[in-house]
Amino acid sequence: MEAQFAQSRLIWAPKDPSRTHVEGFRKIVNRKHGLNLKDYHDLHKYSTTDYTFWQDLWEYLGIIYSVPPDKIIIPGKIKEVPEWFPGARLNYAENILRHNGDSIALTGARETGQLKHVTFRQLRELVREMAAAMRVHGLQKGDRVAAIITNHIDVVVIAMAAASIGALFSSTATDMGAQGVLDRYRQVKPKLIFAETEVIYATKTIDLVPKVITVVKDLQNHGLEATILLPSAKTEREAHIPTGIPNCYTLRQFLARGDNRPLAFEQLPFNHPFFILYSSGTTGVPKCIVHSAGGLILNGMKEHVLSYDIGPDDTYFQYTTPGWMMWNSILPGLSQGARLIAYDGSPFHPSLPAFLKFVNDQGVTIFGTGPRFLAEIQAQGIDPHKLAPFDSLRTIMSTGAPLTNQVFEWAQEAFGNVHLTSVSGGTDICAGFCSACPSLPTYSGELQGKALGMAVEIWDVHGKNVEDTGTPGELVCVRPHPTMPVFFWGDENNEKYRKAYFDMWPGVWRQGDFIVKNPKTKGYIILGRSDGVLNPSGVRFGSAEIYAVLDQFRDDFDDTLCVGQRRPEDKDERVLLFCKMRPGVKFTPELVQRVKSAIRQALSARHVPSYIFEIEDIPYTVNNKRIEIAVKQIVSGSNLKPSGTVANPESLKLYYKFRHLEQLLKEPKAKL
Ligand SMILES: CC(=O)CC(=O)O
Repeated sequence: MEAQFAQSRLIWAPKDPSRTHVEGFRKIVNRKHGLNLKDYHDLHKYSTTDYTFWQDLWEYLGIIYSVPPDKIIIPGKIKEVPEWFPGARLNYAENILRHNGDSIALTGARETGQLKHVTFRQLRELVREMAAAMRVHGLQKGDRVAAIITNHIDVVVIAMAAASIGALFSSTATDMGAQGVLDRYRQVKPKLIFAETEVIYATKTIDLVPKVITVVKDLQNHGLEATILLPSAKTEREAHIPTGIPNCYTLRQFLARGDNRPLAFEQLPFNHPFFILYSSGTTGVPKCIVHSAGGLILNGMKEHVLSYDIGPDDTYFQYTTPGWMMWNSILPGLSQGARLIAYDGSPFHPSLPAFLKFVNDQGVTIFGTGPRFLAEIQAQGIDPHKLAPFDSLRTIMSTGAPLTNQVFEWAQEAFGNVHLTSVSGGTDICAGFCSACPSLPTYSGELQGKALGMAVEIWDVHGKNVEDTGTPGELVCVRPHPTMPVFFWGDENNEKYRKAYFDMWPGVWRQGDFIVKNPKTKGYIILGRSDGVLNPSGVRFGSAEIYAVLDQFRDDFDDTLCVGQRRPEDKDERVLLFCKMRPGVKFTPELVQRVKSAIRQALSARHVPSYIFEIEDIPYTVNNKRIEIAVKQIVSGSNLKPSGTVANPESLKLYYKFRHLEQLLKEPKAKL
């Protein structure tokens, strides 16, 4: 790892850490408990050794409740999942919608340039109207509301209305196929479904009605009571009701059924379930991960205030769809009076410069994006400051995949003095394990630090903590925190839940990420998924280490995928690297040699892939994550049936031929 650590450069440091919320919070904790926590690291230690931290947060963040908790934590029904704040009564939506003024709460933007602003007062009114219609329909606490929906204003209104009643909410993006939607919603059996009818993506108009008909006809056999069709995202005209779907309404018709009652917030236990998210199982039916309302509000507000320093003057724009946990995780920004931007469309249409100008023109202060987007700006040779001054931009947050050293450094340089930070967590916790730390410096290629309250450690295969030795290992979390899922839907004995996280070490959460801490900087580097760890001749390393070296071949490769191959007859694992070429670039033996020598030089001879192949396509999930595990299984001999989570399922077929390498290598020009 030494070579990798040597690349980490200090690229940003806070000008005045004492002005950050997290520093203010540290001082409050010190005063309150007579402690002497000196810095973020001390505060983190306190936050993961004393559960009082969560009570401190509750008070500091001003959680709205009607009944205070009896205690902070007691053991729960699932051994590993405690009950948080027993006795308390509160409501998620009441906490989110605490503002009622005339500043803008939400801006709905589309790639067509359409913009719609909604103030906090208007948002509450929209939620009131929606909740009234839901209650008249008969929606009750514990019922499920689902949506096939774009990232715009309606999805926030629907989710908050459901939360006000104590119903659960689940959303999928509009690009998910009917099977993918059904794999999810057949399990959770929504009473109501809201669906888009016409959307625009990358300038194409897409008619969603045939898919919606397929989905709702099926769900009617699984408890669906009503379908609400949303107006066209293109024309904003009301939808047409197709024939043959009983209990189908346009949005206007559904809202007209409401009885004008005031907005009421059901008072519920902290652990009351709210959002249902889904594992990204690329084969088989996804697991339905249920998060508690209390956990999401408390931890979500923690992230906004302490990790992003968010306040009423902020405009937070996270590029996401409602099918990715980032959508769920940004809503607590509203509780701080910040404006959120909900963007529907492609960031590349009409053009990447136009999208960047949009970020500037909207006065975005915190921009959430990912490594592929940043790398694309670089690849297109765009200098952001030639487009716009980005005067308001304070933080760029990257997530979804590791941000490599090279892109990190480029982005910092290109955007100037912004707090560029890479964070990592996931759907399983709807939060970050390693998060932005505005009071700490940033080193390129590294996550700044562990999120407060998250007892993250790095364990080797024997379950020994190797965090401070600079040795890579499994990211584990050794104490519970409030954003652990409360359960998986339909998982009667919690078997799937236990198997997903606690199979390896009972009572210790294994996230499935392969990670290392740089002992010098105290930053963290995600090296890949631990199931995808490469292990040729007993040397364990992550695919991210290879991708980081390949950044220098950005002009040659559009994308790459690195997996291990081990068939039953093989004694050892070998590493295969697949390269998708940029248009017009040839895959040549000379290029392959350059790649091998770059990897040898940057890492070691033992990291050099055994084989490097050209490939036409790289599989991705609908949430834009490279699919390594399924390809590893395919090239190692398994036959897989892709689920609706795979954005480009056809691409998986390209990899079957590589399981018969001996045969393939006999073919002319195959081996390089
Ligand atoms: C915060 C995250 O961890 C987001 C993701 O990678 O899905």
